[in-house]
Amino acid sequence: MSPQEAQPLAPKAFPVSWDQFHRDARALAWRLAGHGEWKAIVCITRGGLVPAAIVARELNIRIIETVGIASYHDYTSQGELQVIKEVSREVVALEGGEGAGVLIIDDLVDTGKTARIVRDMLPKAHFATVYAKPKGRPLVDTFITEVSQDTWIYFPWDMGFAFQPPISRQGND
Ligand SMILES: O=P(O)(O)OC[C@H]1O[C@H](OP(=O)(O)OP(=O)(O)O)[C@H](O)[C@@H]1O
Ligand SMILES: Nc1nc2[nH]cnc2c(=O)[nH]1
Ligand SMILES: [Mg+2]
Repeated sequence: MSPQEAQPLAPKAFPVSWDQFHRDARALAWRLAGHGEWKAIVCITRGGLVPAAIVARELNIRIIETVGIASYHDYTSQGELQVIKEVSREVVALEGGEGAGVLIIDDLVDTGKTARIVRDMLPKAHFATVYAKPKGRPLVDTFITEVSQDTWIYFPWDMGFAFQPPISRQGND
């Protein structure tokens, strides 16, 4: 189901272009560069894959691990969180364990439920997202842009070009 067909979870829309996303993810890398050397990235799939690639390139991080968590269905509701793939033992054991020296990356934090699960897996890791909403913000160590809780962020990989009717025709049908 597309977000247009579905009843969206939040009334306000925050569409993000590829250019904007690249700029924001690079800004995140600049901010993280001041924190010393990271041994590895753990990205939360799938949304964390794109920002993780950009941050890894900027900070020259070569060990990239994934943790798979899913909870949102058809862009309309958050169901039970499912851990689809755990973090590998090798990455958990780096630098003495518990995620020390590890950078966790996701595209956004909303309610914070996804972040809570991954933080519990790697309590000493640094948690970074590109976007944050107020409820999830306390769980994030570093982020770039905050949007209100009643905003839905539309990522470039979820969108395509579409015809826009002229303003004069909108609401007149
Ligand atoms: O703070 P929360 O309320 O837990 O929501 C944030 C999570 O929701 C989205 O993932 P989603 O579960 O939609 O899966 P996806 O990354 O595969 O799109 C997003 O990428 C975050 O991981
Ligand atoms: N694309 C997208 N996924 C989400 N998952 C939780 N909140 C959001 C959001 O605002 N946008
Ligand atoms: Mg996700």
